Amino acid sequence: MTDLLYVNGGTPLSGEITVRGAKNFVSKAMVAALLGEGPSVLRNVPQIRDVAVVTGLLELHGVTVTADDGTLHLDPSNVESAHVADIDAHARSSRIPILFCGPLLHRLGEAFIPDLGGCRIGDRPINYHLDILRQFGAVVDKREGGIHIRAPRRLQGTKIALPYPSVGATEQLLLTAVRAEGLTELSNAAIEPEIMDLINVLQKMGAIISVDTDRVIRIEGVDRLNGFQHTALSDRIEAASWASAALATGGDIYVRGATQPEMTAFLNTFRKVGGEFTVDDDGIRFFHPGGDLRSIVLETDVHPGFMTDWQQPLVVALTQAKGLSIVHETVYENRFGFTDALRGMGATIQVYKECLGGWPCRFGQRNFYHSAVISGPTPLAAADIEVPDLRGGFSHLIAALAAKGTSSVRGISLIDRGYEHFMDKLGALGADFSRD
Ligand SMILES: CC(=O)N[C@H]1[C@@H](OP(=O)(O)OP(=O)(O)OC[C@H]2O[C@@H](n3ccc(=O)[nH]c3=O)[C@H](O)[C@@H]2O)O[C@H](CO)[C@@H](O)[C@@H]1O
Ligand SMILES: C=C(OP(=O)(O)O)C(=O)O
Repeated sequence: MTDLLYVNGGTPLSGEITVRGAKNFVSKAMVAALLGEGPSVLRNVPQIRDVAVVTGLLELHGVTVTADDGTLHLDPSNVESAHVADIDAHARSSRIPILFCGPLLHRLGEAFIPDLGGCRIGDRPINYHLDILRQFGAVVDKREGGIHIRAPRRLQGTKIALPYPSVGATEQLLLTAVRAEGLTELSNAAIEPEIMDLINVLQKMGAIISVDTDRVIRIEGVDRLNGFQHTALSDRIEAASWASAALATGGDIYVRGATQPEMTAFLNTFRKVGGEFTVDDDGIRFFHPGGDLRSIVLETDVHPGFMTDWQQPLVVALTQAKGLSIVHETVYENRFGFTDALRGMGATIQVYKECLGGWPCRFGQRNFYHSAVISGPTPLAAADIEVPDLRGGFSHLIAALAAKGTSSVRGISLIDRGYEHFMDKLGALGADFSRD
């Protein structure tokens, strides 16, 4: 089977789908299992490629991982004796390998971390990660194909302020500080719900972590941690992606598993655009109530703001809103490349280097096209599209579903990295497509 999907668009998506645990949490909780002396159990795990990649990396380091219908059993008892070979095979497959640093330094005193993958939506440097590790006392050497890192003695707690509330760097600090000697304080920390759930996991394992309201996290290092049992929080990015698909196609989707508290900023925006939703104990129904959608001014931000990963799917719905919408992307400098394909389908979208519609951000006065102006509504026409990255790819899929005619979408396996069984879900929602 090729990596190509033919999508016959123009039909509203309607029906029910289920989202399971968050991609951006599950992979980190799996790494946390490396810190425990006993086995861990993680529930509500989706079958996505990022989980398979982290499973492969953990197994390489001697962790036994068994999967049973959405439950992972992770046993790290053999990590010390593992023979790590062929780590290069895991290079460029996701961003998670960098988070192995702290746990491996505590267990083995050294590690080789292959070059990272993940979506190409900006430069995505790892300077904050390396600064953090060095401040704990680790020695980092750049090598061909990755970095070698070692801890000449036990890592020491430290005081760090992040230049920007990076999700990954905050997780790096947490996974390192919990077993470092003494106190660690992080200012300007990221506080995304997925990070809070990682803190829940670490606390279950025996860590002592407090989170203040002003983005300050304090950790008292402990000598040993146990395994954990935990049910992953739900994937708010996948939920918002299906919500945007409902809006763009004029449909009605019940997302079982979607939760309100982690989606407040998205739900406010969804309502301002003219979408409607109802929340119950098991999920959220997202629907287009008929009539015109409204244009908006939107800025992506760190939590509790409107998250950047929600931006790309929503932009497709904004092509169907009446008037001029402005979207200012402040998290990544290069996350509008996916709009080229939308323009090719008939959307009117201009991108700008200026910080439009909000506060000046880190990317202003530089060479980054990080603001977009979308003029709508414009009917979308079928086209031949190539998936550029995970969210951009899902956005293209939504555009193809909203467009009249048959589009070909190439490179759809990229979407498997973060959307569980997305083709089954499309089928359940009445989409008309076939795989080549
Ligand atoms: C696997 C995972 O959880 N991915 C998420 C995580 O990515 P990730 O953890 O990579 O994102 P970060 O929050 O670290 O990145 C935010 C910004 O900080 C910059 N930065 C980051 C680290 C660093 O060492 N130096 C640096 O300059 C990045 O280039 C980016 O501009 O959070 C992002 C922001 O919510 C989400 O879009 C991603 O889906
Ligand atoms: C940017 C994303 O993921 P990653 O950090 O894994 O590339 C995403 O999930 O949209």
